[in-house]
Amino acid sequence: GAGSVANTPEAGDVEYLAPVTIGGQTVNMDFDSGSSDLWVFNTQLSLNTLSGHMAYNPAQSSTFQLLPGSTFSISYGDGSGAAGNVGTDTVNIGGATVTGQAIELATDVSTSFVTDTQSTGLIGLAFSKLNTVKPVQQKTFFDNALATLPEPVFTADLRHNAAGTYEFGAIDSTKFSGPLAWTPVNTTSGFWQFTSQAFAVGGGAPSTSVPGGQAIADTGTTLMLADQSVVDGYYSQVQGAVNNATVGGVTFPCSATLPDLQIDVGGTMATVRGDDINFAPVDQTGTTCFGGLQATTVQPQIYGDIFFKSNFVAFNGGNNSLGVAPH
Ligand SMILES: O=C(CNCCc1c[nH]c2ccccc12)Nc1scc(-c2ccccc2)c1C(=O)NCc1ccccc1
Repeated sequence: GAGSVANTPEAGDVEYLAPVTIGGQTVNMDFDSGSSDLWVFNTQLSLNTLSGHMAYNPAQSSTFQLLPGSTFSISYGDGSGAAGNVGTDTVNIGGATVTGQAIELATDVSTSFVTDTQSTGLIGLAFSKLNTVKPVQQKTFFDNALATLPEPVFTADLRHNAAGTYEFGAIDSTKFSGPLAWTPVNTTSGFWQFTSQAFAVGGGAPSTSVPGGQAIADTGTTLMLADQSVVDGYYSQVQGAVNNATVGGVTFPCSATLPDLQIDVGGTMATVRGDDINFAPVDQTGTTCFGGLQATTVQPQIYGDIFFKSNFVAFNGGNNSLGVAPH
């Protein structure tokens, strides 16, 4: 059946956590459409590492089974990562249930995850071809659930500093306005990847030549990481915007009025509200603010939580497409 859970932004909207029940144990996890491993803090980790975290205890689950000899190791673009061994258990997300889901039990986690005590791990929702389990690659929760969901979809409704929703198996049209604009997804990269070749600032004339012209929908990345041409074009319209090497990105006066950004999603222009591009102050005085739109040299571009705060997104695993609408 379908499943629906509330998600909650961590302070500063840096990540969005929602409850997942694994073998009868409910833990808060980071739903991540930009990776494909479900890994958890668990009782194999040292008490120091576990300090402050919830932990999954496989010994307490009557449905846990070890996958002997299976291991995982994942690293992310910010240098963080996790590694460990693997078992299976029953996973229930708001009513959507999968038995025999691969549960990756971290025995080693990087510092940024250790200090992030509200998160018990990540649940990967990109395509299973990116899963890192060896010797036998495992499927994501969504992949395993597809056949049993009323509709082969999951949706992300992320909000600034407010509760939102992750839903599996149904599209709740009360969560967005107007029709969903659907675009085909190129699954070759293993990401929810689509064409994004144009942008406009504050309703101005669109530019139509973004190098590479590809982007992914990534709930696991906090910011919107776009081509330099998009970043330059956008911040040229923001008084006082500078590339601030000290803090590692574009900053501007917190008093600045930020224009909306229109960005191409498979041929339809989606809007990212200017307010959502004012990410956070970089200093105690709240004078200088850090942009939610930053440059990346990696391809494809990464449309993270900043994009989702202005746009409801439906991920269709039946026909590999993305539906986007303002919310
Ligand atoms: O990995 C994911 C989604 N899971 C993130 C899990 C996670 C990683 N630290 C976390 C910390 C807290 C919670 C979740 C996570 N998305 C993708 S696709 C391509 C890249 C990439 C590849 C090369 C270079 C750059 C990006 C990333 C990436 O590294 N994003 C994270 C990030 C984070 C900071 C800055 C840039 C990119």
